[in-house]
Amino acid sequence: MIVIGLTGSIGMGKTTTADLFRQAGLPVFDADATVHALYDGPLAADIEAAFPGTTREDRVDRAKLANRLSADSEAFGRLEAIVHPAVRRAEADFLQKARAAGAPAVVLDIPLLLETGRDGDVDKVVVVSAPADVQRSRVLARPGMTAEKFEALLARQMPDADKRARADFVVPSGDGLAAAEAAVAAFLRQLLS
Ligand SMILES: CC(C)(COP(=O)(O)OP(=O)(O)OC[C@H]1O[C@@H](n2cnc3c(N)ncnc32)[C@H](O)[C@@H]1O)[C@@H](O)C(=O)NCCC(=O)NCCS
Ligand SMILES: Nc1ncnc2c1ncn2[C@@H]1O[C@H](COP(=O)(O)OP(=O)(O)OP(=O)(O)O)[C@@H](O)[C@H]1O
Repeated sequence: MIVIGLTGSIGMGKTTTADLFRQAGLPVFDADATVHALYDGPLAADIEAAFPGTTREDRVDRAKLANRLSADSEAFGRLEAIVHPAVRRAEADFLQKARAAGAPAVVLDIPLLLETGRDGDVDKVVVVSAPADVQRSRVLARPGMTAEKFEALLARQMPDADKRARADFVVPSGDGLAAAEAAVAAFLRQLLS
């Protein structure tokens, strides 16, 4: 089974590109969605213990947690130590099921794939990229997002140019959906032929 690692910095278009792989029939593991599901129950108590006041009714309030992180960047490390092992367990479960189902290829959509050295665990690295001004305006258009939160997240990410340099394939997301779709189709043709 070929394991494709899909990554890209915040707002670059990972989720949209992951959908294109899904439409092409590949199973996709979504690390961000896994974090959201863990915050809606399984990890809430651990997060409340580490960051008091950031949960409500047994769910993590992501806006509160993000505010806390942008005020104290050291907190990121403590949070990641709680979250990442749980995400890795969900990923291992996904891979086991996909193997058992005989999938020829799968996609792991992992924002921090390169930052955490996980590129060694995948067969191909696909990076989604758009110009920095497009990225910034996309992210700042999100409800509740501020320049401060955006900068705090960006500061923990490898620069886009370094990501592109490490990619086996780059999907552009600043030229519209049709261009991204064509890029994914070309990549899959090459990979699965
Ligand atoms: C900071 C939090 C509260 C913001 O929540 P929010 O709902 O606004 O965003 P979401 O979780 O959908 O993430 C959006 C994007 O932020 C960036 N991002 C998230 N966490 C991190 C991190 N630890 N380091 C760098 N960038 C990050 C990624 O580009 C990601 O795609 C949340 O992202 C979080 O708890 N992050 C820690 C867990 C983590 O490391 N997740 C990354 C994937 S495993
Ligand atoms: N190929 C594309 N053409 C046009 N717009 C795009 C394309 N890809 C993504 N977008 C737009 O860019 C925005 C961010 O995309 P998306 O949510 O997929 O990014 P992301 O990398 O998953 O973000 P995050 O890192 O915050 O999770 C969305 O509004 C989406 O519609």
